[in-house]
Amino acid sequence: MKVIVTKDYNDLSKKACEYIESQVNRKPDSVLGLATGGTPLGTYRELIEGYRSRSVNYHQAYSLNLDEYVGLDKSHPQSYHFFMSNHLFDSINIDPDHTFIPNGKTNDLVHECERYERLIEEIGPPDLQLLGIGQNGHIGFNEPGTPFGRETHLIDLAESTRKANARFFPSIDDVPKQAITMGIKSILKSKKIVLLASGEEKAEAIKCLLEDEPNEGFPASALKDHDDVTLIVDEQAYKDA
Ligand SMILES: N[C@@H]1[C@@H](O)[C@H](O)[C@@H](COP(=O)(O)O)O[C@@H]1O
Repeated sequence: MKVIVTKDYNDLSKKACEYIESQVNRKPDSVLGLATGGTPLGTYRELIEGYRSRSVNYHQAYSLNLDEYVGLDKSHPQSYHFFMSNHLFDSINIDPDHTFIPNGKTNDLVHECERYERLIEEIGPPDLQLLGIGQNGHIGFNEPGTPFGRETHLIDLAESTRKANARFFPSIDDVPKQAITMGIKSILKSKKIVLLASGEEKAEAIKCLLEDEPNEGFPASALKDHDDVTLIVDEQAYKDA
């Protein structure tokens, strides 16, 4: 795993943006695997800035998002559909028909997981997959204990994840209990992976990521089985490593 340590969150966001822009400039029809959560927000702001000031062109690009909450309508402000439109898609020239996110509001969740995995096969795999990391080591919404062989699936969210994500909702009772997520196996199909981690609260997870052998108790450790992973981490999140 290649490790890039940046002095702060702004530098981390700029570095991640450089990776994505160089991917799209090199291959205009790149498939980008995208993530949500607080960490990639700065990266998305930089991408929007790059679209405006450096004329990066997303017209031919595709995106496949990692996950979506179950039960939230696309127009719900905390749905990942809303997040992606609001923080990136509406501000760059990606074709809305080229952007894909699991549908968490369907009556047949099992079928939706199968449909999404087929989509990854047809459109993907991502040329570059962006990831964040949960404090418990989750990637996408693959919680500790998820078998590494899973493809896109329905997951019960860990209470610790619901608590961490409650900051985006009026109260913890409003945080959905389930999500659809690309599985570890789906994520590992990506050609390149860039994982972002910022802030002291991620320091323990980064230490585990760098030190632990692959084990299902710590989902991000599966990335050790991939041969093109770059960790971009700020000094605060790297402090225990
Ligand atoms: N499903 C997302 C993950 O993809 C993300 O990596 C994680 C960390 O989020 P944050 O960046 O806000 O710490 O949270 C969510 O649960």
